[in-house]
Amino acid sequence: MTGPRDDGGRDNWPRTNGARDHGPTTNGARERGRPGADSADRALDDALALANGPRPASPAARPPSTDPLVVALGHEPGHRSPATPAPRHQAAAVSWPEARRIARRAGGRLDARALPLGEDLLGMALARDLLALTDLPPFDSSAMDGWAVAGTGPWRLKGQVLAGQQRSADALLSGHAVRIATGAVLPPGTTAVLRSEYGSIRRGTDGEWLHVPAPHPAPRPGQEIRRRGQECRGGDDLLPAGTVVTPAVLGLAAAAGHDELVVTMRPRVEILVLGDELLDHGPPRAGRVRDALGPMLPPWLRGLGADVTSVRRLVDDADVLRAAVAASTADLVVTTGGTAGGPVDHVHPVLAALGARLLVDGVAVRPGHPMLLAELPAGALLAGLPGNPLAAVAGVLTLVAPVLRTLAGRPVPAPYAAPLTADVTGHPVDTRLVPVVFDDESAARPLHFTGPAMLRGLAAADGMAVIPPGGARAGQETAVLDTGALAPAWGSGM
Ligand SMILES: Nc1nc2c(c(=O)[nH]1)N[C@H]1C(S)=C(S)[C@@H](COP(=O)(O)OP(=O)(O)OC[C@H]3O[C@@H](n4cnc5c(N)ncnc54)[C@H](O)[C@@H]3O)O[C@H]1N2
Ligand code: MOO
Repeated sequence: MTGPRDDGGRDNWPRTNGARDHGPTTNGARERGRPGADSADRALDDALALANGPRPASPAARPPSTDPLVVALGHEPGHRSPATPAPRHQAAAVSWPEARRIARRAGGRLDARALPLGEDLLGMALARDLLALTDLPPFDSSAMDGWAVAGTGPWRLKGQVLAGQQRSADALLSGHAVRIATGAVLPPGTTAVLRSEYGSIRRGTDGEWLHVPAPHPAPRPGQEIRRRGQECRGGDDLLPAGTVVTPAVLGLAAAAGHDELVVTMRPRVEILVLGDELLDHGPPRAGRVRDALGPMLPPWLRGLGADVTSVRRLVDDADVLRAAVAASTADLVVTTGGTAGGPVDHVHPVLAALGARLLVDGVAVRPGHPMLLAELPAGALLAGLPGNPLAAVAGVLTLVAPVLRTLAGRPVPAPYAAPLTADVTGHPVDTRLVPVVFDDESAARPLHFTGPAMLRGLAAADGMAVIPPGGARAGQETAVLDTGALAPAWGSGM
């Protein structure tokens, strides 16, 4: 893996073609149950992903007729009969990088607030630089358990200083030592600390004496001493505004003396899952399928810093949808399903009826091309994700993540680039997002089961590779958006 680079600069990403170990063509342990999966299987997945009405490609961009994709489709994927009308969104579809840019600029940063230091802040972004309230370490202290010594030995030993005890007013005189614990304040006059395993004590009639038996060297001046201000001085800028609060940030802020942090509020998100055909329990039956997005989207969006205020399943009814959107007080409404032109696809008509402004209406990306982004009359945003589950995830990566990032005050993260282990068939005109898993050398291995309605590839994936129009070759560096278990939680690559 290499990185970082800006997600807006697709054309600047490196395109190396160096030979690599292409690895196995199946998904191995990460995608079980199909030991015989091969390139024909991949071609079928690709066909499913690409089959839904690609716009005409330039002849040069079309894959050769030997391409397995063409075999699976039975025709050139870029070809459409002139008699077939283009689906509505295709007229206005924007490129994938442009869609991400529009989404990033669609909203403004939410208000900042000072909140108590604690786990509730995880995933929020600092609204101000984090300044040190103190020197760190705050005082000269011992780095080891042992003895604080002054001058050269042997030293007359007397007393002890423990961590947490106040600094003694008595200076350590030259030739004297005091037992000391790690982290304890050094007595004035200390020239070094001798760690306990290097010293030995002899008892004489005149008291206890500390020696350094061979072969240990006498401590050098300053040895094992943590000097005040080594890490920072009071007022130093420890972290810039925009830093996402992680466990380590909580720890540093506490060490530097903070009881609260000024953070940008979490974007409040309401999720509306559309579809009469959706079940919330049990196996699919009687023409109906399980809702895969209701369980998947809330934790994902929380990982991106959102406060998911509600998840509602709505029937396919324009009035119901209109009322739900109009009543929402969320910063971002996310709908799933109903974005295409089917008889019960109500998202476009409802947005029109509400007077919403479409910022993105279709994106040149597979899967997910009917996704949309709109501004509601009161200023909130609405992301309309396609109903096919992997297409909905593409919508999260393309529109929702950049919107949330801006609202939550996070900086543009550094996407990863990784070389592909195998050629990946491209769409002639559109970007493809393809689930990949990183191999032992951090190269991205494309997975199977990547059709728009499938989650099997994604569930085994570390990320989604961004395949430019026309495809990508084995060895080529390709951007990868994190989708792995924990990655979105801290916002990398998204
Ligand atoms: N004439 C055209 N039809 C379609 C096009 C097109 O360009 N022209 N695009 C296809 C593509 S690609 C997609 S993606 C879908 C998008 O459709 P919608 O956003 O309107 O979604 P639905 O029709 O409501 O559902 C599509 C599909 O997904 C299933 N689904 C919906 N919600 C869920 C859920 N929460 N969990 C699991 N599965 C869900 C639904 O049952 C459908 O099978 O349009 C194509 N059609
Ligand atoms: O294939 Mo559709 O591209 O959006 O799921």
